[in-house]
Amino acid sequence: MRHLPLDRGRRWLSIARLLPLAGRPALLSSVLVNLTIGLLPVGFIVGTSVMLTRVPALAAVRHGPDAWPGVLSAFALAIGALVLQNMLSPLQAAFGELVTRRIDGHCMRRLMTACLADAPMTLLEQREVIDDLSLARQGLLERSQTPGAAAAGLLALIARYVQVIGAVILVGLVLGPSAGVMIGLVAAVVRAGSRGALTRWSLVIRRRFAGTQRRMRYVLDTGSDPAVAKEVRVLGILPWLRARAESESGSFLASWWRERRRIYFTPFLVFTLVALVGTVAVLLELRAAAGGVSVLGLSLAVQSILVPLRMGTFFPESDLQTMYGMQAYDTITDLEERFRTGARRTGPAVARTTLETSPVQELPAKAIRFEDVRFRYPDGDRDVLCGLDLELPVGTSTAIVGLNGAGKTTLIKLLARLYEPTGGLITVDGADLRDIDPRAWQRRLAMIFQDYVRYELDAAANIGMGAPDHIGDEAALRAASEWAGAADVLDTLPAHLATPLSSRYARGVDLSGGQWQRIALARALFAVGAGASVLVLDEPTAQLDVRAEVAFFDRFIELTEGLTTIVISHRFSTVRRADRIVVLDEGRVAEEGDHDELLRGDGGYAELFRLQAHRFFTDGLPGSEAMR
Ligand SMILES: Nc1ncnc2c1ncn2[C@@H]1O[C@H](COP(=O)(O)OP(=O)(O)OP(=O)(O)O)[C@@H](O)[C@H]1O
Repeated sequence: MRHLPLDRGRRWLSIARLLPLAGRPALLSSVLVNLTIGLLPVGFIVGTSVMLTRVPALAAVRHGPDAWPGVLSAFALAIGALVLQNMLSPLQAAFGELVTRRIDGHCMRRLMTACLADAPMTLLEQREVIDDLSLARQGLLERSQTPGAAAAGLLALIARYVQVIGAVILVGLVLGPSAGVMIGLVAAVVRAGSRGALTRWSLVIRRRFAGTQRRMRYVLDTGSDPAVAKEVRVLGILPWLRARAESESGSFLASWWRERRRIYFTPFLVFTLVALVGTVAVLLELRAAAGGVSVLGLSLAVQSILVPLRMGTFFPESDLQTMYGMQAYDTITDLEERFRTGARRTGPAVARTTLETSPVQELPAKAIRFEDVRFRYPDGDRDVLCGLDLELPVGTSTAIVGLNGAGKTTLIKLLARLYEPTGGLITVDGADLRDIDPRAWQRRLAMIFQDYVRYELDAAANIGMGAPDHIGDEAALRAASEWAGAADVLDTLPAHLATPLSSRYARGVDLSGGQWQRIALARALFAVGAGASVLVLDEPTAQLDVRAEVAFFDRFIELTEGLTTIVISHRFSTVRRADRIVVLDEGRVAEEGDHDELLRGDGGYAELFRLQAHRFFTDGLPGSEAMR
């Protein structure tokens, strides 16, 4: 964490640079309101001081009534300043909110682009990056800690500083420049003290308490999450959770108090002393000058001398916002930088050269080939793929089987260019895959991963995400759900395609695992309908019941005609219908052929097939026919 003075200046500047994003009208209105709010207390001081000088005239018997207008106008100035200040406060908040929302919208879009488009997958899986992403998300979601809130807090400081400048000018005019400078210094010292303590505190919170806070929040979330209520009740772990929550918050609070005393107490004493000394010095100057200063001057000076002392208090409209909002913005810019550097290092975000063969939208026309491909995850201690050779001819279906950890999912991640091979080559129609624009290539793929995303959106969006450009095509959405066997799922939904797939929303519905899987299949098939020609399904039927699985594969040949299909599955009933089955073992192709050839070969495939078939037959499960 950076906290050198120069760096602090840079951070303030980076927040100030966000201000134009709020739009000129909102920005100018906010500046104007804050300027006025800063000037009004000065008006109040002037009004009350003038009133004080005119009040004695009221007591004069002969001219008393004549003095009323003068007193009343000064009174009106003072009261008017006070009332206007109160009336402008809601406007200050409203413009602040507008500035906050617009800037946060911009930052949110930047974070999404950085994370979902630019970041190499290798970085997105690093613990440190995951932590920072969660901090950045939290920073954008927690109302007073966002970069936008920091920008609005920065504008709110105008009011505070204008007020102090007004007081410095008044004191300077009455008691001379040195007195003005002195109270200006008092204001600066007191502010530096309170703000400095806040900065140190925020660093401690972030560095020292991050782990404790995360643990505490986790225990509290777990204790109040309906999703875990089932298991918590059945296992009877509520007393344990309660005790854990108490001990976590107890130890957090103990160290919290210790640190707070250390950071706030001693500096508070020092800065209060400095402020007192400075104020007393100006008061002494005032006393010395008292004989030669008018009542008006004395009143202006006495009131103004007190203004800097207010700088020692916490500014609720600005301090936390600027402090934590700046940190949130820093986290976002750090992540952007890290993703940019990572993308430069781990592989091209764009094609290395312009492909001179067929346009990407016609690929692949012949074959995809893995040639001696090696791959190791950045934090891995061994190669996951160790010289893999594999050809996927266009228009054929290939099933990939293998034990857990054999490298099946890794292989399709490389095909999708989520990672780049650490050795060897992947080619499409003979061209190096790295020479093809990744985004354009990814649009050629219709893919569902084992851990596909269950979007808390309506069914139409969940299916339409396969090809977002066509998301409004209802006929295509329905066709994809028919193909995937998800039509009956949609029929049971209260608002069909428009039903939110989460009970956390009004009229929303939670789906079972198998129903979700059909929606995910529909998503992939929707992408096919929109033009993708390589269909990749990672464990597409793991959660389907046997009947649904058999029904899906009965349609599979028809569905996938003309497509290049890759299916990863542990279910032999699923893979046996593929044109070719590839057995992966420790990152290499161990066997390949069609189902009958592999059975005849009597290798690992045949052994695993018999093992699974035997279990089905002996358990007498429905659908065992499908195994024969
Ligand atoms: N992001 C990652 N970072 C580091 N190692 C990983 C990562 N993802 C997978 N691995 C490792 O790579 C190896 C292959 O994983 P992969 O997911 O490709 O296997 P798989 O054959 O698909 O397994 P399964 O059948 O269990 O899905 C495993 O040892 C796994 O621990």
